[in-house]
Amino acid sequence: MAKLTTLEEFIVDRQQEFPYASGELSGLLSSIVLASKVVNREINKAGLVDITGSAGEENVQGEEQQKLDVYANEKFQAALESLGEVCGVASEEDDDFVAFKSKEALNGKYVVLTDPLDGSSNIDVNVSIGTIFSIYRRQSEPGKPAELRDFLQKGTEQIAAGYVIYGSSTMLVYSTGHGVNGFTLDPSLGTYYLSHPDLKTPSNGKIYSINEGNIQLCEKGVQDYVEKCQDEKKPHKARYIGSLVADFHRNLLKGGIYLYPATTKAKNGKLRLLYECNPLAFIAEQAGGRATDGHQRIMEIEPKELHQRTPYFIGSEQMVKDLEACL
Ligand SMILES: O=P(O)(O)OC[C@H]1O[C@](O)(COP(=O)(O)O)[C@@H](O)[C@@H]1O
Ligand SMILES: [Mg+2]
Ligand SMILES: [Mg+2]
Repeated sequence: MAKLTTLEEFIVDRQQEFPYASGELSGLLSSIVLASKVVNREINKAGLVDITGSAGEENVQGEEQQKLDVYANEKFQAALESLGEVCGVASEEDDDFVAFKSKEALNGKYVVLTDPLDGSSNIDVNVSIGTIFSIYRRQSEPGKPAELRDFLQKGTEQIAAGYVIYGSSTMLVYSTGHGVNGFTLDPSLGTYYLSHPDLKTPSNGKIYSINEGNIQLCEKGVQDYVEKCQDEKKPHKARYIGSLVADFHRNLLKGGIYLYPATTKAKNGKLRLLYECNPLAFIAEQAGGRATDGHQRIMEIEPKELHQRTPYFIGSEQMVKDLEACL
């Protein structure tokens, strides 16, 4: 059997692609890898340990925090803080960004935004969930605490982004702007191996993913597009897991479109621009796909707030273009 490439070997092999100081990217990714393994271990025994159910608090989104949301947030933050290259983090679970104060971290050149646990409504029912991350160079001066402007950068400024999917197997998929690669965790060795090299998404597909329970609240153009997907002459498959990472990952591999439009109840939709939409848009585009709010490229949106939401349409290029043509 051909020798499998570990994630660590792959990062070193591809270090020249990362325009900044050698070792910084591997350091950044290795801390995310470490935290993902710790979180994965808890998820795998979710029914046995006191990690399921509500944490009894609400986050800034007004959503009830799950224990695993809080646990994952702590683990990723601790791993990134201990690194010294990251001067601050922002996450779905924290009202405000966190500027690290240690001497090394003050000189850290990167900020990281995370959705520590994506698909929270699926935690207790053993359905795939994930973690999403987005990495930027800081804009503020090294040596001083991170500032809000370090986080409010357009998606086009991302230097790396990716996600971890905790499913039947655990995978980490990321890009530094030079293609997309997927790694599968061998739980017995605790090592990620390259399993999906140079991922490309089909330019067209047959899968559409939308919470149809909201369809009456969506604009006519979205209803028209969904009707097209239900055309008996060219039937598509409706697939909706309710975990963005899992729906995105399936559609990335098979070809498809994920839609979370604005509704009469949620004028800007549900998903968060900075730590859900931008990082997956980065991956989608690197794999040949497309991501828009229906009218503009997601990564061109100028962020104004840390937790701002946006309507979201992402997936195979032709399908997203067909959707846009309906709007
Ligand atoms: O239940 P709905 O309205 O269909 O929303 C499901 C969507 O909300 C999310 O759960 C939001 O993410 P979080 O779980 O990280 O809050 C997405 O993963 C998912 O695609
Ligand atoms: Mg999420
Ligand atoms: Mg979340």
